Amino acid sequence: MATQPAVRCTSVTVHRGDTVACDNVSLHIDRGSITGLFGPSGCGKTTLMRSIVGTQAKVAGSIDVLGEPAGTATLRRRIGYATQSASTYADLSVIDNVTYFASLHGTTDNVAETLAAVGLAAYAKRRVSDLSGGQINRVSIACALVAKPELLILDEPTVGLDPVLRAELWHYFATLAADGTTLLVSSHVMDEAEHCAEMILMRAGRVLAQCTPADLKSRTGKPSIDDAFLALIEGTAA
Ligand SMILES: Nc1ncnc2c1ncn2[C@@H]1O[C@H](COP(=O)(O)OP(=O)(O)OP(=O)(O)O)[C@@H](O)[C@H]1O
Repeated sequence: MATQPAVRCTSVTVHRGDTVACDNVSLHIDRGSITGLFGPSGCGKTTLMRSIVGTQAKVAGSIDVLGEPAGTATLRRRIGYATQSASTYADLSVIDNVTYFASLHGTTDNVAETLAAVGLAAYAKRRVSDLSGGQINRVSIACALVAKPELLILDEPTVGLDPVLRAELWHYFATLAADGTTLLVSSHVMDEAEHCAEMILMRAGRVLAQCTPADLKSRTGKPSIDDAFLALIEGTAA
């Protein structure tokens, strides 16, 4: 029997104000792999992630997460979520922030490893208020990663990072996936799709495609993911 996906969304629709932020979205996210969520600003990526995490109000349709309905209290310990705006305690040090989030999950074993993975080992003792914006974002990512949850949902984690850190972070995500973690990672940098086993392409609240990066390129006859996405939007796919 095939393994159940980590996440299954069926006919998910979310209205936010006058906007249909998610419009009849159906998709699955495989366990132990990286799924990239791509699409232009405002297409509904964050809303979909919030719906999966269980923090979005008024979600129509159904979402199963790790075998339970999205939002079930017992899922809280099994999901790590890093929002676009960093959620950290500015008056605490980097290591105290990450240790605090780790201890909420009952283990502080991975604190040093996680700080190294996000490139903050040298800043461990520094107060978050004395960091740059990009460094603060990385503290927030570390807080989501540190307990090694079964499902990690990361909203644009690489935004504002230099290419070396970006590559290192994707490498770390790959090691997590190899260990069995499921990752849903949003980005609007299409090149980052190359790090993903599967990509979900959204536009105006709808899922345009869910496929591998290689499939998207061959389906559209385009050599780059950027061009393939444009071809898909313009309906010029070969
Ligand atoms: N609180 C809100 N009230 C009303 N409309 C909202 C609200 N939050 C988001 N929206 C609208 O819902 C749509 C989807 O927003 P969402 O944040 O999910 O997009 P996104 O793809 O994550 O964008 P970005 O890449 O810029 O973060 C947008 O049109 C946005 O303007």
